[in-house]
Amino acid sequence: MDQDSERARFVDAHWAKLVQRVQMVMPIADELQSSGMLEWEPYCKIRAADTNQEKMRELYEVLHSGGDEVKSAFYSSLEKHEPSLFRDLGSTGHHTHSEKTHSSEISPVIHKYMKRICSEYQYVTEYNSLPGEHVLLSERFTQPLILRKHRDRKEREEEICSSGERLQQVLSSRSSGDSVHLSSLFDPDDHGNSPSSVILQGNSGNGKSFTVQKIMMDWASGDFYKGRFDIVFHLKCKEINRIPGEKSLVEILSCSCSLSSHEISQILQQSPEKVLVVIDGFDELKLTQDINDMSAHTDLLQKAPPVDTLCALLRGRILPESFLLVSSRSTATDTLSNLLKGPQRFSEIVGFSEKGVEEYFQKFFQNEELFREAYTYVKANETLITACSIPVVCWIICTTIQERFKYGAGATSGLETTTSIYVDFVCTLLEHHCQGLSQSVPTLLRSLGQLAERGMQEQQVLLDEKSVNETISDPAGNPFLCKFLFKRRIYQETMFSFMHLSFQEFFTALYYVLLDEEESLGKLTRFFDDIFTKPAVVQFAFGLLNKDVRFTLKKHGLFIRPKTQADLKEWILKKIKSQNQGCSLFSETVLVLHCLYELHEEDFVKEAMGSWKKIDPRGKLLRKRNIEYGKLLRRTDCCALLYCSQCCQSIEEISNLYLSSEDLSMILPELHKFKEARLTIRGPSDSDLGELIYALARGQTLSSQCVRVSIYRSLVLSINKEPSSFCIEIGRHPHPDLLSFSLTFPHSETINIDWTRLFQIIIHQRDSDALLSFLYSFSNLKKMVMSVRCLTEMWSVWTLKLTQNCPSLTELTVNAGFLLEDGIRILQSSNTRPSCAMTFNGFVCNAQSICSQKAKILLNYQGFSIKSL
Ligand SMILES: Nc1ncnc2c1ncn2[C@@H]1O[C@H](COP(=O)(O)OP(=O)(O)OP(=O)(O)O)[C@@H](O)[C@H]1O
Repeated sequence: MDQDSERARFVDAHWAKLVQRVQMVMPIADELQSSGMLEWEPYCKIRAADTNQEKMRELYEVLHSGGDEVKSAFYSSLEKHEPSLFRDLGSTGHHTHSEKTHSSEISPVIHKYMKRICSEYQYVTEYNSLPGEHVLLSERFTQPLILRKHRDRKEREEEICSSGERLQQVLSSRSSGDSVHLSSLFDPDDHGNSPSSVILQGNSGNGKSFTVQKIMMDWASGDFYKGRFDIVFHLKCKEINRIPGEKSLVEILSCSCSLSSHEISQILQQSPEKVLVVIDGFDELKLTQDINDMSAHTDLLQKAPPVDTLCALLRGRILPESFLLVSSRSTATDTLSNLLKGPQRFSEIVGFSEKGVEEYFQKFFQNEELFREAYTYVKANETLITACSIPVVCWIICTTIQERFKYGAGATSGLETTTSIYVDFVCTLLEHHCQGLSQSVPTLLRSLGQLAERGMQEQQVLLDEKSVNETISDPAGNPFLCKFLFKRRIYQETMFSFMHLSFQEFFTALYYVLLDEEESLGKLTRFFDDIFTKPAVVQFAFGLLNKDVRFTLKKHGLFIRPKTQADLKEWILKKIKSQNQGCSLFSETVLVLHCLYELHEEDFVKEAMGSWKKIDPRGKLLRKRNIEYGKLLRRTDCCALLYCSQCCQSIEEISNLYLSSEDLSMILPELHKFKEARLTIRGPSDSDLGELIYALARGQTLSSQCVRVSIYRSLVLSINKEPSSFCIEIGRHPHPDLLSFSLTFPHSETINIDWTRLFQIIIHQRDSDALLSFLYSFSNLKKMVMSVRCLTEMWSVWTLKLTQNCPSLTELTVNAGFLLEDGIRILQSSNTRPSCAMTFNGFVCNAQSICSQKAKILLNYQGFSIKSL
């Protein structure tokens, strides 16, 4: 029997006892989840169960369906978390890696080392952790997307410029959907050859250190590299820089772990081919001299400056048989590669895939509802979801949203602006990912801005080495830049870029708002009015004016002059003015909304919205050319519109707004603020329409309101307030004969009406009798105007019944195309209640079906009269 089956039999045989006695169910479940053995849904069920026994029962379902492999993983976790229970039950006899190493001479030492690593590396201290606070690595770590491929110039450009869904497609095309798993970094290639050293490249904040911590943890837990590496050491370059004097490799290793020099030297000498040294942050290593001039000693115990000793290890002079995993930012990869022993393998942490982002959010919130709310909000914002591929951005976003939840607010209330997240990202890298900057923060950021602007003007995202060297004093030490080597004919070419186009846009905006007096206004407005301007730059510029954002920038010595703020605000008011004149594009209207949203300054937004006479995303220009017709607002645009509406008491008019049903529900609470609204809703349900009317009815603030809603272009709903008048125009499709009708009644009546039912009848049932019975239920219907194709006998009877059964009805007008003989005959022999009058307009048709005479029929309590017109 193999090991997995034997362990599975053990779990089955002892299940009853395990259910009773296992206390550490959650740590075990966490571990199974992070190793991919336990899906998120059953994991949540286990977490939600009240007692350990119930949790174990939930877990049983998973073990049962997962088979021997999952049971075997459970066995390993059990061994780790419940050692005494495990001993009581007696193990399978198959020994784990840590047990196996017990038997050799050095094993107790390594065993102790592994335990120490497990207890130390299982936790992470976050940037905002208070003293003594930490979270479990397993509650955060998410497998990033790791590619082994160098991409060419075109491919890189594509990655930098794409966002949202497109970026995901581009990345999966690079990896054919497969990411390299951490456990297979050293796996043999197609020719059966394994590398001696692996380069793990990644941008700042992409998770190199985090990944190294995970590798250490998994090795020490016996999950990775079982039997392949007896020992794994972890060296951090920034710590090596700080080690004083001269040190041998053994001494350097002992500085960074719990083993003594003696123990290390014994281990290294015994089986050097089973040693892996993980070296984190090569870019941070302070190389004081040319790598070729360093003394390349070969002795484990020979002392030299620590950096020289490390370089000797990297070159394979010391411990040539050992394996190396070295992480570095792209800015230092070429130097590393020149130094590193072969055969080398290149791998790159690209960041999180969309699935990775989702998984990260799930782990972070540990609550399905909060996770859904946060993830849905971020996913709707293309810029944010794209930035989330950088793991540290995920952390920033989740942390800020979680704080909102803590204070009882939803993810969308008082939202974070996109700019504020970008500013937090820049500050995080400056505070935690920069070692000894060679220049001041303002100088660094200004020079980045200048470089970014230059790229924007030349429409370049790949920036040549010369321009970079002209603007940036130490590109290699700059955490915001990436460096690429491309093949060009028989040469190599070096190019730089920002992490993503959106960062280039952000730095351009930062550069503009920081410009001094003379340059500022002209450059800003010239750039903003340029038709090729990227809207993102303009939005970021407004986001940078936000009070809290300015406060953060000020802490880093960056000041935005009041004049710049005033100029930008004036610019947006001018934009609104031109929108009022009806010459706007869809994209311009949306840009204004986003600028106001990013600014997030309630008083100004109120002022701006107050001056906006007509928000019309389909402007005059386009009506002619019919471009962008029917363009839907994206969810993120709706968020901006929602925020802008929240800031005001009332707004004049919104027109040509194309919404999905979900977007409608989002802006419904604010819709009553629009005095006039013309919306087209795609695919609303009957209850959506019901909700729409209730929401409008709730708005008591306005004296008059008109909302026109087109649904599938066949149902138009207009609503006026006090006395409330609801006009429903029905297109050809939903009803064969009834074209429209409008109902007038006191506003207070609106909430008593079952609107959902009314829409069901009109849209789906299309039954005139059902409509009639429904109208009877209106206790306060005052007026009704309806349009029919022909006044038939049926419609005459129908209208008479309505006047008889609705005692409050005083006026009924029927506009018919044609007044047929049969219909008129019924009216001639009828009359109405004393306080009710009926009017029928249309062309009278005679027995020969000639309909040439236009007439008006009046019917009241005195009887019938007809007047030719
Ligand atoms: N795989 C991951 N899973 C979950 N969170 C991650 C992951 N990778 C990174 N993070 C988050 O991003 C932060 C930054 O990651 P890390 O410090 O590892 O970046 P780095 O690549 O080493 O950056 P630098 O090059 O600047 O040193 C982490 O503190 C963590 O919050």
